[in-house]
Amino acid sequence: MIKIVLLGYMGSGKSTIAHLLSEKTQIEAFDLDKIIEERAGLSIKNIFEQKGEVFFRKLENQIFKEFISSEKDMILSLGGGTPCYANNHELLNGGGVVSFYLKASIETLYERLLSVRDNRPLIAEQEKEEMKEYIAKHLFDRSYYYNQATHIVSVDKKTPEEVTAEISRILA
Ligand SMILES: Nc1ncnc2c1ncn2[C@@H]1O[C@H](COP(=O)(O)OP(=O)(O)O)[C@@H](O)[C@H]1O
Ligand SMILES: O=C(O)C1=C[C@@H](OP(=O)(O)O)[C@@H](O)[C@H](O)C1
Ligand SMILES: [Mg+2]
Repeated sequence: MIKIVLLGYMGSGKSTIAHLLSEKTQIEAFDLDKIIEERAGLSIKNIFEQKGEVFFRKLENQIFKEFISSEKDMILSLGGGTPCYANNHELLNGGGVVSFYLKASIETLYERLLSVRDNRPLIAEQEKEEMKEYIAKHLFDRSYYYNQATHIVSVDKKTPEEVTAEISRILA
């Protein structure tokens, strides 16, 4: 049984790479945020707005534990905050779990997130001028958890296909 877990900051490419890696390996991919949206019957944005972040983190922890402990092979892309709450980070290595931290620089994250932050409530309302500083501090706070991944893959200046190929090589 193998669980390939992708983690990293918002915009690092977890959801994109999970899909490409699934095509390449024929292992089914699941996106934790999508499962949360299906279970709640609400978008991530509406969960945060209507139920609050604590509700989201509890559901995220519950579904993460359910998927990581199932007997099924899978690629699982996490949300950016998943490893940083409850005891989720303790489940990133061993027992068939191999995790990859998709490590992106503040500059890369800032450029990407400017165009795709609408369904990302933690940054959707940030003033553009303050966003880089927010990402820098937030990433600093979270790095302790991200660095506990089994492997660290730098994604700066690489296409999604290049990142996918690098992960495939490590898995082989
Ligand atoms: N290696 C890459 N190079 C350029 N753009 C990328 C790369 N990986 C992802 N993206 C883009 O960055 C944005 C965020 O990707 P996404 O997979 O949703 O990240 P995450 O799930 O980590 O938040 C999307 O617009 C996606 O197309
Ligand atoms: O970093 C975070 O705390 C979050 C990241 C999001 O996922 P992506 O990293 O896929 O954007 C999503 O889970 C939610 O908006 C909270
Ligand atoms: Mg995602």
